[in-house]
Amino acid sequence: MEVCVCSVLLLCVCVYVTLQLIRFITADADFTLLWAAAVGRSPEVALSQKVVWITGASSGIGEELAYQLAAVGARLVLSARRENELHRVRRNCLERSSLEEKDILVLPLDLLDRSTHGEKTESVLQHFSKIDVLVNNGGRSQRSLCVDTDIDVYGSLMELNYLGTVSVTQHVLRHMIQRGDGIIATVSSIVGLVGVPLSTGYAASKHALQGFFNSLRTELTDYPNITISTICPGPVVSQVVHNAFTEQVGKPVSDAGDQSHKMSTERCVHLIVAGLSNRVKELWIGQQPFLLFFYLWQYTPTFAWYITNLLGRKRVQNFKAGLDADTAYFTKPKAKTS
Ligand SMILES: NC(=O)c1ccc[n+]([C@@H]2O[C@H](COP(=O)([O-])OP(=O)(O)OC[C@H]3O[C@@H](n4cnc5c(N)ncnc54)[C@H](O)[C@@H]3O)[C@@H](O)[C@H]2O)c1
Repeated sequence: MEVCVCSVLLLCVCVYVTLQLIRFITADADFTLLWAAAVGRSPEVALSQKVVWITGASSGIGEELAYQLAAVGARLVLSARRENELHRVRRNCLERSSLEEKDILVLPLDLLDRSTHGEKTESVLQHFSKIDVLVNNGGRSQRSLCVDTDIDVYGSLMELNYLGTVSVTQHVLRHMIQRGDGIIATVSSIVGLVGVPLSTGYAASKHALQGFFNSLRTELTDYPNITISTICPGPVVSQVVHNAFTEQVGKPVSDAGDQSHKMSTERCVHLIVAGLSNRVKELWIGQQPFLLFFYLWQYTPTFAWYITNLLGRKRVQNFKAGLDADTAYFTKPKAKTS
């Protein structure tokens, strides 16, 4: 009888471990975020009628964020540099939601032009009287080897990804402190937490954001209703590689490569919206093996270095050979077209 009970217990443990393993292997976000998405507050309840300001709303993650937030009834401020693209996104939002024209403000903004960020914040407050959520999403990546990269590229990455974001955050934070409420969510990256080759300046700018917002979060403990959230996606389909910095400021990426192996923009944004709705403080988002990477870097850094060096070497070799560095881990490398 005792042997029988032990066998059943052992079987239960094995089934449980196997299920958890399958769950982990198929997961595309950290468990807190998956939990929030599965059983947390629904976006319709948490975000309907909230005023959400999105920077970098003209393409990729920011554009999709506008669509999914409009669909749940959030009122929007759409910012990026290209006004015509923002109007296109606005039209699509109106078509896909029950929002009215007055519910979506198009607000052209250059993250590099810090002297305008105060008056832009005032424009939002004049239109909506409040800002519930700021999503710092605008930014650019990098594809170049450190030794070949002009120092100005490093400066530009910090000016845009780090200082531009800090500047908008400061203006909005003053308003949120007055209200005692709000969410400041920033799209960092997996490279805000780990290192990868060909992106030394980009990773540095995202690490800077992580340090800034982790410190700001602890500075705001007297304001428990202000949430600082950092969003760390792995590779996601967007224009990010196409728009990346190269060795020189102004030199475009010659071939953005194949995006098809990356996480869909819709899925990534679905998880971001779940995180915003439940005020999750740090979001890890990525298909495997990238999700595994987050855990390895967090819990077993020595092993993580070993794996990163193996993959990194391959990535650098492919880049130097003129092959598509990004898809090389997963598919047969494609030769650059030009
Ligand atoms: N796509 C990915 O694989 C991925 C992974 C991790 C993090 N991210 C981050 O996600 C964010 C969004 O990027 P994406 O992937 O949607 O790329 P994207 O290139 O499609 O979008 C970037 C957005 O930022 C805007 N932008 C660029 N420079 C700007 C400036 N000077 N002023 C105002 N806006 C500016 C662009 O106009 C665009 O709207 C970025 O911060 C990026 O670093 C992307």
